[in-house]
Amino acid sequence: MGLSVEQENSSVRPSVKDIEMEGVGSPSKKIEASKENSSPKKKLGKKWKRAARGVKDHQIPVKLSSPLNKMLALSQKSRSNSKRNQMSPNQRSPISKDISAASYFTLTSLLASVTKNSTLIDRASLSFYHFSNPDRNLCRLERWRQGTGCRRSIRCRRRNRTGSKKKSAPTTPIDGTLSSFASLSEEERQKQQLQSISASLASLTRETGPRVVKGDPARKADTPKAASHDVHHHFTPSISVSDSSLKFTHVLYNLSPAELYEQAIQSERGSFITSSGALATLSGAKTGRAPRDKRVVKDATTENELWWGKGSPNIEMDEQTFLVNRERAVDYLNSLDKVFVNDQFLNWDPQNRIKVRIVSARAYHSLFMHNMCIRPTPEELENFGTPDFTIYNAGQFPCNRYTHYMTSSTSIDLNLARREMVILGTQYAGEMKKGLFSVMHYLMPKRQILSLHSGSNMGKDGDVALFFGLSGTGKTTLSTDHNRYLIGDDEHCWSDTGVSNIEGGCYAKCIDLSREKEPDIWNAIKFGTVLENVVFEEHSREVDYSDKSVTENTRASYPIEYIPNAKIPCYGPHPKNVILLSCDAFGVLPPVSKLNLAQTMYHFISGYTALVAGTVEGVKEPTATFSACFGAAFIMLHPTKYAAMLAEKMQKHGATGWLVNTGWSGGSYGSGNRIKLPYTRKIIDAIHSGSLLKANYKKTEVFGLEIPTEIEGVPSQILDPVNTWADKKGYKETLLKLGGLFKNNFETFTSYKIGKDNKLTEEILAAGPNF
Ligand SMILES: Nc1ncnc2c1ncn2[C@@H]1O[C@H](COP(=O)(O)OP(=O)(O)O)[C@@H](O)[C@H]1O
Ligand SMILES: C=C(OP(=O)(O)O)C(=O)O
Repeated sequence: MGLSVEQENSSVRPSVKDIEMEGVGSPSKKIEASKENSSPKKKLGKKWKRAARGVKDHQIPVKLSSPLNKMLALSQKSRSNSKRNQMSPNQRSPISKDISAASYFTLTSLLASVTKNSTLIDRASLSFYHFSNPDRNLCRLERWRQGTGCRRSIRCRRRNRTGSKKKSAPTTPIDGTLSSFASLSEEERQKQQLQSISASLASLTRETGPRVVKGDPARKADTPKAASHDVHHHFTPSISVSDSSLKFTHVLYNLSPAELYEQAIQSERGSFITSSGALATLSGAKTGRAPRDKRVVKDATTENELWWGKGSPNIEMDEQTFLVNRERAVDYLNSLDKVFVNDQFLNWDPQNRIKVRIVSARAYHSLFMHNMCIRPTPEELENFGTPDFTIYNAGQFPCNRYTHYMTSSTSIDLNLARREMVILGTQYAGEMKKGLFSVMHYLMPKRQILSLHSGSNMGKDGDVALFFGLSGTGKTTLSTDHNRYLIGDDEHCWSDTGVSNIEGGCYAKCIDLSREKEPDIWNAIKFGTVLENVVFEEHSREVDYSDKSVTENTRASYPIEYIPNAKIPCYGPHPKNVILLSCDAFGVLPPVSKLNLAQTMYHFISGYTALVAGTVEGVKEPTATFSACFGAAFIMLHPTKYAAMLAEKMQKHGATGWLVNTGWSGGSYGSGNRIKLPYTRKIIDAIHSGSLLKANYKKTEVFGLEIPTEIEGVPSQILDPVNTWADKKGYKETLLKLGGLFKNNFETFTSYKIGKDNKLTEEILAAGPNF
């Protein structure tokens, strides 16, 4: 029937020979296609496909104890002691001397190599922005040499970050305790902020950070001016001739969406403003996550704490290899003439907020994270201090596939001890969002908080619902409900005080998006929204949401307040309903079933769904998948640990479990049809209103699921899937096949104990298919 079945993120390691040549910048079919389409002079009415050319307790209780941080702490202490004694405040250099000794490539030498051998650069798969356009960079270099700079006549006021007048997006309330930053002078605060960024970008081998300076290099003319083009003066450089003296790392710190738009449009090919004001951009060769390229450092602690082995998403790497990749990413970022730094928060629960720093090379990535993480107020930013976790996104630059543990040119590396993540060889922005989610799946359970791969919304009476589900099952679509308050669409925490969103934005799928079917998402696609990999009409810039020619996984990332009835701050009370969304490509699961606690656990641990095409690289059609906790790709501990917490919380707060099939009906994928969204919405409405709890139920064969006989607005015959299949024999065979797959999959979990005694385990085992 054309359905394949696999365990998501099986620990089977891809062998080198399985891996296609997928270096960033290596010519792909898409790229070739885009070249053809990049000409504006195309057939009238034809769309302009722009495809890439060349392709969140308190803060973390434990302080970083890496040698680097110890070293930095010591150097900061001795620096402040000695300097305070020797220098007046205005004598102090904004950049400390001992962090200025880094030696990096200079822009000059890189540009020289570009001009000498552009094919070499192509093969090395360097950033298309910086290196595939040498003329532009040479122009800039020439202006730099001539001292004419690149000042633009912008009639806009410079942003005053300390000014109280500046309006900011809503954010988590400050809990009242300000860090020591609050007592610092503006100058010292700025200095420490730069030192913190420099420390983040420190090279491990040289143990120093680069010279960082805030602002866009293109707007500065800080080099000596030549008197005129035709008068030749001799100029002796006064700066010491070392790489670090020739090279500043220009930091574009927490830019606004408007500034990021300008950066993207000026510097990133494939960036355009669409008719609704969104920023359309391209993620390059990778248009979905690459779970097989994700690595987690296995050390003495994580070896015992994390889930390793069959079914686990955690593919190991050692500390040394992580450092190799980190160095590669940091060196790449420091070689650029500007990097973007976002300091933001995760988790709307003020007691459990995590400070994250994202260092990236693209305005697209910076705007994406601006939207997806919680945006600090100017005051919170002033007092941000040291991040709890840092992402180095050097996605334009590949990893070295000859490095141990690397099986492709893409690597997403997580080091929990260092609290760092490195991204090489993929520009798909979802990696950052979901990478941080993995971190929360590690940190939160340590505080007895359950991290959830779920959407969440709240009714007018304060009833909260959770929507668990893998990618494409409907978390975003169904949690975004005009009649309810949106808490969040994808990542949440369930603590002793209730549910909080981890993120500050939503990441909606756009394929076949329509104003009629999904008005709130449609209207959220406006100025500030990042639209990934969409196709639009050349002149009008109207997006064609039905066009899959770049990818099925077209996406919109927007701040949560773009949804009119968003619940801000994004937290709510304990959930009343826990809805497990499964997109059943076999077409045999009922559109809705009421679950008892053991059944809820059984289906939660199983995490059955069909992975729909797009989000994960290589999935071209719905593929039946078992993904524990409806998010095996992101969990870090054994699934039964999360399941035990869910059972305990559901019991304590009296939540009801539901299984909703948003997949196929009337046959499997290929013969049946996807259940109509309006019907699913009616089912969800009945769950929220409580009317479904009072309905009449009957039990299905094999899975033993309780299914309602009637729901207002839904044709009764579709409620029992057997009615929708013309081929009854085929239905029974498919039902048994799926039942068998569930049994097989659950075998790995049979020896695990859930709950204080083993009782729940036995009940859970009995809650599966019976035949
Ligand atoms: N019956 C249905 N229920 C939910 N979503 C559906 C249904 N039929 C089609 N869809 C489509 O499936 C996709 C679900 O994607 P999304 O809500 O982003 O999933 P998730 O947030 O879980 O990744 C949307 O494009 C939605 O329009
Ligand atoms: C971004 C992702 O999440 P979702 O598809 O659930 O939005 C993803 O899984 O890569």
